[in-house]
Amino acid sequence: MQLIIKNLNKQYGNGVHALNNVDLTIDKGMFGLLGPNGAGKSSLMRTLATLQNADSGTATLGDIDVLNNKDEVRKVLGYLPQEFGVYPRTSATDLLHHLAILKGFDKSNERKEMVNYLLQKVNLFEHRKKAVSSYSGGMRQRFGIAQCLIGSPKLVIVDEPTAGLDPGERNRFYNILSEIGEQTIVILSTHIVQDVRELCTNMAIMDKGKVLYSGTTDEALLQIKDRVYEKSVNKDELPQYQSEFKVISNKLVGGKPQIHVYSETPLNSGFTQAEETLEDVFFAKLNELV
Ligand SMILES: Nc1ncnc2c1ncn2[C@@H]1O[C@H](COP(=O)(O)OP(=O)(O)OP(=O)(O)O)[C@@H](O)[C@H]1O
Repeated sequence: MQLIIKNLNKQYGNGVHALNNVDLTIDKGMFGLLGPNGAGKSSLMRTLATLQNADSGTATLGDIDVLNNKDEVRKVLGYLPQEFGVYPRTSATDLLHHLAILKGFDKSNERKEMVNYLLQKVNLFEHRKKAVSSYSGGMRQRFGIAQCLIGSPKLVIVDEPTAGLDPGERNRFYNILSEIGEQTIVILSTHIVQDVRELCTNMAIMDKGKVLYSGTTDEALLQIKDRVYEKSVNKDELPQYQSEFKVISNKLVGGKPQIHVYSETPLNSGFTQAEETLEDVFFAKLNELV
């Protein structure tokens, strides 16, 4: 099954063009949608999750018309929104039962089996009787995944899921997601490059409503291969470097700015060639250097 998005457009009342002719083809597996704040990721995710309408364009999931056949999409969709809203004082087990009933699982034996399976899958079985409102951030996100998976969805959308998770929880979350990605289409929307690097073979980079790159992570890296140089500089030299070179990014390393520069010809004068990273591709695309 494929998700095919063509010429998708969305302009809000305030004039912001949040989706600008978005074209994407997404296969089974983990797909990373990378973009800075305001890029349009949530607008795209909400549209695919049938929560808002696009102005024009098409999206099809297998033979389902996503934009016009919302009920059919909802039957095969798992969605973990950026903000899950209020967490009730209900136990995880009871809440999953409740959500499963809403999704039409009315046979209590089957439902019980599914709820227990999901709790085990996200490593919350031993905490199943605790109120979801008492869960830590990571446990909440894992609960979010469990509710996403009710009814074996064919399309799973997770919007910025790892923000605020500590490294241990993030790893646990990654493992669960990549297991899901073996069977279904999973779209992971994030501004965290590491999420995409670790989990996804296919990805897109979005900014200001436009898709700047779509393809494999490896092909993305090839676009800047052997053309990234780095150098530690003084803070007051930064503007000069920025005007003379194609600066991809600058960040502090040990309190001193380290710049990454894109160059098609070898650079001397203190620059050393750096191994290109997905973060370099991300910033090079955002800064329109490649
Ligand atoms: N309901 C809305 N009304 C008006 N403008 C909106 C609305 N929702 C989003 N926007 C604007 O549309 C643009 C895209 O926002 P969106 O939330 O889709 O981006 P994002 O990539 O998900 O960013 P973030 O990571 O900050 O959520 C932004 O400029 C945002 O301010």
